[in-house]
Parts: sequence; C-alpha cells; structure tokens
Amino acid sequence: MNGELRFPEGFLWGTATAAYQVEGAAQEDGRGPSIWDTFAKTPGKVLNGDTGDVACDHYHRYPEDVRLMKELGMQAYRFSIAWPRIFPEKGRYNPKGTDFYKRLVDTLHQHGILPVATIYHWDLPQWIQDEGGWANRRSVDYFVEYANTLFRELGDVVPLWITHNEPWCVSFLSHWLGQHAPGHRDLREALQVAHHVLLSHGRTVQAYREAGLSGRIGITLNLTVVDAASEDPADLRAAQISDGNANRWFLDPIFRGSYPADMVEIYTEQAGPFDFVHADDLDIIRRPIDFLGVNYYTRSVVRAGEDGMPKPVPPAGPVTDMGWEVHPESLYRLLTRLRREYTGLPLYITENGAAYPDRVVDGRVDDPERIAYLRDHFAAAHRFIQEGGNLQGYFVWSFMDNFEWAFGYSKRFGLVYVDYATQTRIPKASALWYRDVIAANGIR
Ligand SMILES: OC[C@H]1NNC[C@@H](O)[C@@H]1O
Repeated sequence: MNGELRFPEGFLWGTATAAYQVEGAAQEDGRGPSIWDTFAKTPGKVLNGDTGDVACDHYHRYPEDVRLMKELGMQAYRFSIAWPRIFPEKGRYNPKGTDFYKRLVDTLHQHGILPVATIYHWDLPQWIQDEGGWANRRSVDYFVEYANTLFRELGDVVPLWITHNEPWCVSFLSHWLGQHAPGHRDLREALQVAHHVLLSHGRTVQAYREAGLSGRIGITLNLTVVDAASEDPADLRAAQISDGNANRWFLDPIFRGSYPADMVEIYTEQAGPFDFVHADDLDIIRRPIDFLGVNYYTRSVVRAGEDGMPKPVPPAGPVTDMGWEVHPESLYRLLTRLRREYTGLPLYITENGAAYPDRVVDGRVDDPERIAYLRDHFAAAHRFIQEGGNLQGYFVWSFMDNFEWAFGYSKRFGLVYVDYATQTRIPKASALWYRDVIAANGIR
C-alpha cells in the first residue's frame, strides 16, 4: 500500500474496554454480583479459573489510564457501565456506583477525551438471572429502569450511548452454545433472550428520546462476512443460514422491523412457535437510531454438515492468537453490505483489534503483527469511506490487555500491555504507531 491514506476531518479515533474486563473492585462501593462473577467462579468455565475480581484495577487506576490515553492521543474512550454497580439488588439503586462513572467521565472531559458509554456489556446482575435473566420478559423493564437512571445521572455528560454490546453473544453464545455466562444450551431460550435484548434496546431508544437529551444513541452488533467453502448448493445454503444467525437475525429487526423469514422457518421448526414475540414488539425494536456500532474481527467460512447446517471450516490464511483469520477485506465487504442493504446512518467501528502472544523484552513490547492487522483494517475502512461510506469513527479493541471472558487473561488484545502481577502498564509499539495515525488522521 503506497501513499498516505487520510481520513475525513473530524473522524473519531478511540479505544474500547468493558466493565467486567477491566474494572476489578468486584465488591467495592456496593457492587453486587453479576452473572460473570458467578460464571467465572464456577470450576471449568474460565481458563485457569481466572475472574474479574481485580482485572486491570481500572476502578482505582482510571486516572492513570486516562492520562495514558491522552498521552497516546486518543480522542474517545468507549467503556461500559456495570449494571450490578447501579442496581446491586432488586429495587435498590446504589448512587456510589453511579459516582464512579461520574468520576471517570469527568476525568475524560478534563483530558479532552469523548466518553462513549455502553449500557450493557454482558454483566447482568445475578438477582435478575435468579428471576430467569434475559429469557424473562421482565428483564426488559429492569433494563429500561437502569437506562433511565443512567440518562438522569449521566445524560448531559455522555454524548454517545450504546444500548447493547453484541446481542449475538448475549443470546446465542451464552444461551445456545453455552460458552459465556450463564452458560446455557437451549436454542429456544437463546431466541427469547435475543428478542428481549432487542426489545430492551428499542424501549431504551424510546426512553432516550423522551429524556430530551442532546446526544446520540445506537447499538453495537458483532457482525461478520460468511463465505461458503464451495459453490456446492449445500455449502451455499449453509453460508446463508450462518449469515442469518450471525448478522440478519439482528440487522433485520433493527432496520426492517422483522425477523428474517428463512431463519424464522428454521428456528420455528427447531425451537417451537415464536409466542414470546408480542404484537407491537418489532415496531418498538425498529425505533430509529442515530448510528450503528460495528464490531468486526474476522470472517467465517462454512460448509454444510450432514444435517445441512453450517459447520466452520478452519482458516487457511494467517490467524490471530484467537485462531481468527486475519481478513481485512471482509471489513470492507461488511461495511459495503451494510450501506447497500441496511442503512445510510453513520457507522462506527466500535471494536476491531487482535490478540497476539505479546512479551516484554527489555521493558518494551514489540507487536508488529498487531500493527499490520490494524493498518490493513484501517485501509479497508478508508476504502469504504472513499467510496462514499458514512464511517465516522474507529475504536480499537482494546485500550489495554484485559479479561478475555472464557479465555481469562491468556489473550492480550491491548494496545497497552498489562503486567497483572504489578498492574504496570506498558504501551506496546502498536500504541505508539496508533498515536501517529491519530496525529496524522491517516496511515502511511
Ligand atoms: O473477543 C474480543 C472482544 N470481542 N467483543 C467483545 C469484547 O468484550 C471482547 O473482549
């Protein structure tokens, strides 16, 4: 790639984290247990028995972390708010929980860094799970009460709100595949969860409008590109089904007000009637949003299994430490599809990044693979913008190494290395490279 690729004036460059992955202070200032506290403490669920009890101690070290963000030139910081800090028990609001986020947001403003708040990033209060969790439609009302509390307390200092992070992970990964909290394996429950999460999104967008706040609100979806392993009709259909589960199951309700018919047929056959979808639910879900957050990491390649359902095909090309194929051109393909088939709204890459087995050598962390990964994905995003795509910002996952869910602390996604024994932060070479990209608003 020759020449410099400059991004539009005002393009927003940032990084992202999430509460349970970085904060620690799991019992501090009245925080109650979440389903991830429960899941992580369940033997065998998280590698090495790792938990978010301490994590990166961001709850206490955020002033140092925000100073480092500033030194690295970051313009925005996407963080999530821990619901169990705000409502640790049923019916009990915990102002000390909100106070932490007021301190964090105030510190960000002091450093000229834009706060971007994700309302839900997987840490459901355990008391709600004890009532059935997201599978219980009452969770929607609890979420709206929680969101309204945040809008009241932080609405005038947080300009960008994201209702949910990755509903696919909250529903299918956590309630069908069982890999994330609460670790269930029930397709019907996963479909109910997906619906209630989407419904809570729509209700919250409505609440945000009624609050009369001047910021913007959207949702973050983890999306991908699904390629068939061959032109065999069975493989092509398998890819269509995989795309329906990963992408269209969420994009269609949000932007078209309906679930994709082909997938409804399959899921009704496999999981029974959609009696949990009430008459006006989809009209609520499709409430207009101000932007779409896109989390992209990799594409997938599938073939048809014996039953015709999609089966993953191992990547042929280079992979990250997660085993995910490095495929920047699929970021361009995904963004182009969103614009062509779904929306002209502003898009933000709310997560993109890579895990690599980073090591400290003589006090430094050289991570050329991460630099190459980011450069190629920035170039793909730039190509989309050049063709008229309305991409307005990019948040690298992640600001610093952190708790990577079922992989514990074994996977390092950070631009900043964290020595968990000492909590020392070491900006990796990629952080210094990203600082130069932000300063130039482009890549050379
Ligand atoms: O797997 C990397 C990231 N993916 N999106 C959600 C985040 O919480 C993950 O750490």
